[in-house]
Amino acid sequence: MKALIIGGGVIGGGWAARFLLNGWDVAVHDPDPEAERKLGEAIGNARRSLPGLYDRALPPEGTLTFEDDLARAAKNADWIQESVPERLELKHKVLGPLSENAATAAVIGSSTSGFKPSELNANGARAIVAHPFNPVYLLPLVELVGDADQTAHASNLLKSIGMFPLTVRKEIDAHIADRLLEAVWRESLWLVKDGVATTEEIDEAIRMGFGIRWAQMGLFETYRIAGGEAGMKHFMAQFGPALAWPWTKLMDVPEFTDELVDLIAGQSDSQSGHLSIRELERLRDDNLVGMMRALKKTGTGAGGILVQHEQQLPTAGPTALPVTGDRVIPQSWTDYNGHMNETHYLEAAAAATDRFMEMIGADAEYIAGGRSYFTVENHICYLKELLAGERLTITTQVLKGSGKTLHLFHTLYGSKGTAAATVETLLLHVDLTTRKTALPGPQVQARLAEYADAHSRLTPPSGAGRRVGERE
Ligand SMILES: NC(=O)C1=CN([C@@H]2O[C@H](COP(=O)(O)OP(=O)(O)OC[C@H]3O[C@@H](n4cnc5c(N)ncnc54)[C@H](O)[C@@H]3O)[C@@H](O)[C@H]2O)C=CC1
Ligand SMILES: C[N+](C)(C)CC(=O)CC(=O)[O-]
Repeated sequence: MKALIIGGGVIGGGWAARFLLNGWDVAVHDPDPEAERKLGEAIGNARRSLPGLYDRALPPEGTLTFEDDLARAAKNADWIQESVPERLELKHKVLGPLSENAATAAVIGSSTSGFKPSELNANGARAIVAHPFNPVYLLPLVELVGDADQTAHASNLLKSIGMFPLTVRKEIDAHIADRLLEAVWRESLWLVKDGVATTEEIDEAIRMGFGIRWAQMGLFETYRIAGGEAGMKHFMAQFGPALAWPWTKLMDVPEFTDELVDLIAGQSDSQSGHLSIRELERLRDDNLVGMMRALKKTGTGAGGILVQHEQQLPTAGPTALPVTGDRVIPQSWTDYNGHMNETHYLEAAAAATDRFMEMIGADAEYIAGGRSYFTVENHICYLKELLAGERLTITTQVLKGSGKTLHLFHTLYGSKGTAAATVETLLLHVDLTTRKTALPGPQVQARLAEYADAHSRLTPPSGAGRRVGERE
């Protein structure tokens, strides 16, 4: 699949990275002589963060090209994303020729933060709004506004690159999310202008409290809980009267004077000026990956989107031993020594055990039926360093798979294909009601026996049954 990005700045760069790292070929058109450098840095940031969201490898990266001839590039693209500055006359200038040259089936999306499709298409273009969130390569939300057939087609493509399309029911200035953000932005400008709070104090007020809540339950679900056992009705009864109190200055916008700009920019410099924008981006990205990986455990919010996308990602082809892990090492797995911390070797191996259990039919449904395996022993041998961003592949050999016993030998390979660790794991099958060992169900026994039989004919892995001690 091919994407064409018009305008490779903050948002266009994020789109380019999102498509590329999901295996699309990407062409970029941007007259800025610095565009290639800036885009390279944005893609670099995406490479160090996006793959770390997943416990499976993303498809091989697509190719990146720069394109001067807009008409030619438009003809070949499956998705064209306009991300030029937020000026309507500029959007018109770009969207007209794109609409004339694009294939009928191609999506023409505009990243506009506030313009409606009727405004974008006033001169006969056929764009839809596809409004993303920064950083586009990590945050899943894309607000879609416009023609129903085109937004439905766009929605399917966005899901295939791990995004969450939210189709807005009717066009409105600034769609849904930017109306909310604009409200907070306006209030914040007032609070700084009136000397009530500094930019740093406002950021603390968000990130120490409701900002964390919003990432997992949003506004309404959070307030439902805040109503106590009586829920939303009680919440509204208690806080409804506040609507009539002077709690907001929403439509009363502070005058956008040089003085206000200097005040805010000055405070922002003293708050965050000790870090470059790229350093801030990397800090933000590492935090986002950590938070989204946490949400993945419960399948909540953006974590649910990761779970769904991960299920669509290709699994490795057949090898003599089953591949039970294939992923990229996230930044958050590294420690003060600059390499993957010892605990995460076990985390990766435990995920490989889970995958092998699925392969023999001891999957979520089987476990919900009251049976599972418990690990009773692990032995890890650390052979080579593993680094963040490196691809990690795991194969699993069955040493014993009969009766209540499941004895596995995982080998963890780094990017160069050399063994970086082995993890030998002994598990026993249990009845989850009695919490005592029990025989597996007949289907699990049969599938496990097939693996055990095939693997018994392979060379036993060196290091199996090894005691703790220095290697010879
Ligand atoms: N920055 C943000 O937080 C977000 C911005 N958006 C929207 O994305 C769009 C782009 O915004 P940013 O990326 O922030 O702006 P930006 O200023 O970072 O990037 C705009 C890019 O467009 C290029 N450009 C200018 N004229 C062009 C033309 N005729 N053809 C091709 N490229 C051209 C510029 O050289 C620049 O690289 C805007 O519509 C904005 O509202 C959407 C979501 C978030
Ligand atoms: C400030 N903004 C209106 C350009 C913000 C957006 O459109 C979305 C975002 O990423 O915050």
